[in-house]
Amino acid sequence: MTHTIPDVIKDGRNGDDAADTYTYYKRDVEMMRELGLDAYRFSLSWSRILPNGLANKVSDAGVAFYNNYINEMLKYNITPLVTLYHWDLPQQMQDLGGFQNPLFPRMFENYAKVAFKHFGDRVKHWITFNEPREICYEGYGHVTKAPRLNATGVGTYYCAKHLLLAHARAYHAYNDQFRATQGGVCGITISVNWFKPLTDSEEDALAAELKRQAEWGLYAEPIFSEEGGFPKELSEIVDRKSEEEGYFASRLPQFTDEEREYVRGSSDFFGVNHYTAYMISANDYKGDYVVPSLYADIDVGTWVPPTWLQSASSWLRLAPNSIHDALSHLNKKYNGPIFYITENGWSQHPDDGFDDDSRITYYRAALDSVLNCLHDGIDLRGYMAWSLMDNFEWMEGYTERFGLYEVDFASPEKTRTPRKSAFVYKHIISTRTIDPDYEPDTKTMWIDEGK
Ligand SMILES: C[C@H]1O[C@@H](Oc2ccc([N+](=O)[O-])cc2)[C@H](O)[C@@H](O)[C@H]1O
Repeated sequence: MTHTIPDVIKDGRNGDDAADTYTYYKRDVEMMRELGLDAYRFSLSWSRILPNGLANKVSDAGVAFYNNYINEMLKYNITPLVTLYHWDLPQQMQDLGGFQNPLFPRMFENYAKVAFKHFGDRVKHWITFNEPREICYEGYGHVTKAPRLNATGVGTYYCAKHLLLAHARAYHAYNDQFRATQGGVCGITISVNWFKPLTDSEEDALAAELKRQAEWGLYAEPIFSEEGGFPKELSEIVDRKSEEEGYFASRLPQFTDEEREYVRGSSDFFGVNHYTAYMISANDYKGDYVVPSLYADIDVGTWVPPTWLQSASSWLRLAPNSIHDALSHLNKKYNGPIFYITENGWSQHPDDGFDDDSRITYYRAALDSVLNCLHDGIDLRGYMAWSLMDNFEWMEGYTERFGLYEVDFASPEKTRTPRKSAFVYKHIISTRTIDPDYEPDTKTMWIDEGK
């Protein structure tokens, strides 16, 4: 997409080399050591390992690269958390319909097995998919992410069903064929922002619940709820509207009983990408929907207090204690699962420089909210900042920077330089305290001996 329709990327650029970890992975691991990280999450590129997407042809060079990268981390006792799919589908899989193809789950299972086979002796934490919502809603129900299919009223739902079956197939393959010898865990990462009723009214409470079901319940409920299957209220609305609109069957394709059981419970942990919160209203701030879609189905309004600190990303503001709000809710709803926060972070503009005080403010607030979760006994096993370094930020190109380290994309070696937030983050995780007055000496970064 970046090559065929570059105009849809904010700065018209692409991710062909981006931060180029393929070349500079040793520097990346050095940065992990500088920060004092004991775990790092990254994703595999399906097409780097299987160039045509199918499991019959494995790229030796691709496998060798990931072996080197994983081994370099392990050499310094950094635990790799590996995501199988973070939005980069092999072109041939997309040409076959991508997540709309009912055979997609089989193709994904085969890819997952190749990954388990080659890396599972050392990788013990697997994440099947990053952010089903962003894959299915933004890519198949809207035009805000590749492949920009916007399949009116059905794209998000077809994708959701196939993605969940694909996830479950990978999970069961791991369980049945690899877990006994490799001894790891396999889960999924879902983007869970917090959605709060705008007022105390019952209407707004229902609106917020519908929004939660649409944004993450659609993917979490089938896996983590006791009953399995898609969320009840959302299903009822889509069924009713589909009938009114003259469809012969609901636009939301339900699971068969067998499928529902197969997906239910298919995750050893709940990976959460959390960034922000929104206020939800039943009557105000609503969109104007002319064709069927997930958002037209729920038909609720969204508002954000302008007093919340704004990042460089339109969708990202600092919402007070929202990690705790979101995790407390999930913890209760899904009976205390194991959690990992697999992403959480803050963007700035490329020219904002190295004194990234708003990022520091965000991380201090976020980690405080993490401590509130631990204090409440939530089984939160890990926290991963997004991100170690600047990257190709999808449709925003290089116009939004999330890195603790700046990447100079124009330099021949993609030079990485720590921002002030990197020093503060290092201080927080090494001292396990959040000191609002800590002012780092940012002249030189260093590696603590013995780590
Ligand atoms: C910045 C990272 O965000 C992750 O994706 C998103 C995108 C949008 C929202 N949102 O709340 O609107 C949340 C998360 C993504 O996984 C990562 O690659 C980065 O883009």
